[in-house]
Amino acid sequence: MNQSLKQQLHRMFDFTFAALFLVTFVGVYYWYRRPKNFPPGPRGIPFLGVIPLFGKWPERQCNEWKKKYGPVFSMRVLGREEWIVLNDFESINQCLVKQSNKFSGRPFFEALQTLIHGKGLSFLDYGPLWKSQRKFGQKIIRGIGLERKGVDSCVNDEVPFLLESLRATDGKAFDILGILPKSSCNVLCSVFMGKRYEYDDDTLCTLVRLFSDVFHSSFDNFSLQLFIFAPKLMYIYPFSQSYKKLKKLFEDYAEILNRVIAEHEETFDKEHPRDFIDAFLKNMKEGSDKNFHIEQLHMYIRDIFEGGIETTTNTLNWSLICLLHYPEIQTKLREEIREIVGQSGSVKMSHKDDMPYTNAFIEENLRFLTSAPLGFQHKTNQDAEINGYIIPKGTTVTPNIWAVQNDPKYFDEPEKFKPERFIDEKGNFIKSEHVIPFSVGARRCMGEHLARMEVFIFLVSMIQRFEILPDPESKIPVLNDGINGPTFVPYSYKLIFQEI
Ligand code: HEM
Repeated sequence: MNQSLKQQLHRMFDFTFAALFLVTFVGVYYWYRRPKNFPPGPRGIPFLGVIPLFGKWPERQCNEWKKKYGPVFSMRVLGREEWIVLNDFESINQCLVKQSNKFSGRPFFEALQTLIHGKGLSFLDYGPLWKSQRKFGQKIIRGIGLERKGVDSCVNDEVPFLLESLRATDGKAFDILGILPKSSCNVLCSVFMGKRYEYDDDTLCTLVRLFSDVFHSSFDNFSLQLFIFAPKLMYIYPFSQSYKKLKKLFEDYAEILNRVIAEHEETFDKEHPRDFIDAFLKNMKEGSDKNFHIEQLHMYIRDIFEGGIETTTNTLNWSLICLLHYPEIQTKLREEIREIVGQSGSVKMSHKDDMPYTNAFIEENLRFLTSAPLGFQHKTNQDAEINGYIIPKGTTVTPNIWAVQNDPKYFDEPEKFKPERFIDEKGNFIKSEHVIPFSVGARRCMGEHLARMEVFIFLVSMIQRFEILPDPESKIPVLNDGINGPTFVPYSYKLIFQEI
């Protein structure tokens, strides 16, 4: 090789080396750079972020990171996107309640937005549209301006049908998911559509399938969780299959709602709105608010069903599993129920204040089996400050509800199921501000009142009339394991209802 060629190769090598060094330096700088005064936290694996580190329990992993980084930390979810996780009650309260005007936005979830087109309620960003729609929904849930029975009657009226279906199991082992979601769905149908359905009615069965089944498939539940962190996965096999399923659910739902709306139109009387749909149509026909239109009505009711069926069913289901694990608690509950309500009397919300142990059991259930462990994601709609850190506008913020409800600072031996923790020495029920399954602040669950009513009335009615027993042929699900996604759901099992 002559001298000049050697020199040329040398120069080329030097140049390549320098370019590589520069690219690596810029890459590392870019990778480590965070906004000024931003909370510290794990960056995870380049491009993949922390997702591969989550394992099955993202909320528990976040609780571990809290020990290293403090209650407010950031984590890189994909590429360079940073999320803020709030891991104790104080920081959640500081952000979602005290600065609710800054922390009540919603991030843009591509998988869902391709289907809901910025309509509904739960995924609306903070602003005038969300405010007016939320105000409207809250009024309806309280029964204001409607010519129909109150929400509590909608729950009470469903009880005989629930009990009848349980009776029909005739002391044989069965899957409670064949019944409970139908009861929960019917309560929502009564409040929002003004009608309930028989338990074998096709419409009811389809609605339950649409809003419940996806959470009970481990893979689909996992995919939905992944789409929140990594939306592009919805286009990639096998996750694209879950997205396709979701899309089909939307189409089936639209078909049912079109039919129900058409029935309302036929008998509509603007002077006498009977339910949510009538009240919505009235606003639509008056035309003073352009945000009341058919697509919005579809997506609003969809959000209600999505928010209300699975969560309430799940809470009741975990309660029943607790009763199987702790028969002595079941006996104690039944004693209190029979003393206050009687052996066959109808359960009323007015009984609740006289039933401290039942209240304590429900509260412990809501604490111990956090339905939505990482809550629902929020977004800052202005620059904000927390614990001396700056959170820029547009940042995704998630409350770790599981971490609060399992924090030894507030709960002695949080890993144990102990309803007594909510009873004082005089035997009174003491509610804890640290039990926050419905979240807190402006965006807290809109159905909390209805859900609490349903859980109390359904549960008490079931324990009053039936002894709830394990199926000797199947295993009772353990309390600290299940399908973990946007909601924490028990594995399928069977149980026995023995009439007493
Ligand atoms: C035990 C049952 C329930 C639990 C544990 C639960 C939990 C939650 C949670 C954690 C949120 C997110 C709050 C936030 O963004 O910080 C939420 C929102 C919501 N829930 Fe529930 N929920 C339950 C029942 C219901 C019911 C029965 C309804 C139907 C009326 C409902 C309707 C909604 C709606 C519409 C939202 C969105 C509110 C908004 O974005 O403004 N939920 N729920």
